[in-house]
Amino acid sequence: MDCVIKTYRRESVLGFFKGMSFPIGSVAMVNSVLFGTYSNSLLLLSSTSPQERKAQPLNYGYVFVAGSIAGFVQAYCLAPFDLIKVRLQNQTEPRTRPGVAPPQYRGPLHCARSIIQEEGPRGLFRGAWALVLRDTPTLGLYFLTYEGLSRWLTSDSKEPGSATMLVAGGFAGIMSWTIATPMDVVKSRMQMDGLKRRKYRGLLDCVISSARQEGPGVFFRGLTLNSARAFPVNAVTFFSYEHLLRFLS
Ligand SMILES: C[N+](C)(C)CCCC[C@H](N)C(=O)O
Repeated sequence: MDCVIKTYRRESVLGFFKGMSFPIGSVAMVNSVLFGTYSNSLLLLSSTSPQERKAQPLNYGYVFVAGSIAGFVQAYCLAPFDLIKVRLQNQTEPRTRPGVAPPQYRGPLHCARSIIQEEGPRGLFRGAWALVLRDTPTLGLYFLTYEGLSRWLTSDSKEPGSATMLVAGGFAGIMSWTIATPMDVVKSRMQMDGLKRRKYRGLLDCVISSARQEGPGVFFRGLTLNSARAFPVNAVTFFSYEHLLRFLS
């Protein structure tokens, strides 16, 4: 609540939409890579189409492996967009106030250009390893939770209904964010590192010094808010995916 109140007071309601333009532009591409890689990996592993899979018992090992492969691939697509989003969201200086230094980045494109000038093109992938470690297992769990729950909520050899897609998708989002939050905290800190002076010598140093200075609870910061948003976001994501897949195939 303190964060919400201070953000509103210092940056008005616009403060809550900071850094949004890049994720909006990238989320369609990132989800396309995520769900496309998942579906095709599962097709390769189980050599059954989505329709055939509904009628057969599901190999949950294949689901987890296919989801993890998708998580690994999408993390690299996501990395530059996520870095720019985190850098813009952490600019808490008010936009224009006399006597106060303006924010470092004027917007997403200026942010991208500054990072490339200061750190080279590889700078856009700062924190990518943390993103890969965060997303690879947790997206395996994401699809496993969805497939398991939707199977459990649907009577045999029937297609999951819309309510099942929404409920199973929502809980898949919460489950994956609960496991991902500790690495998400580390990922964001690594992405903010290098902005002024380098604070961490690497990913492990970031984990150890964060725990030492702020206690183990630091790795679950933002989990409540993340879960509150994860249910509706992922309920709609799986609902749309399933219906589009049926409509298109
Ligand atoms: C793997 N991790 C938990 C990070 C994300 C899983 C859900 C991703 C979804 N697009 C969302 O924004 O919630």
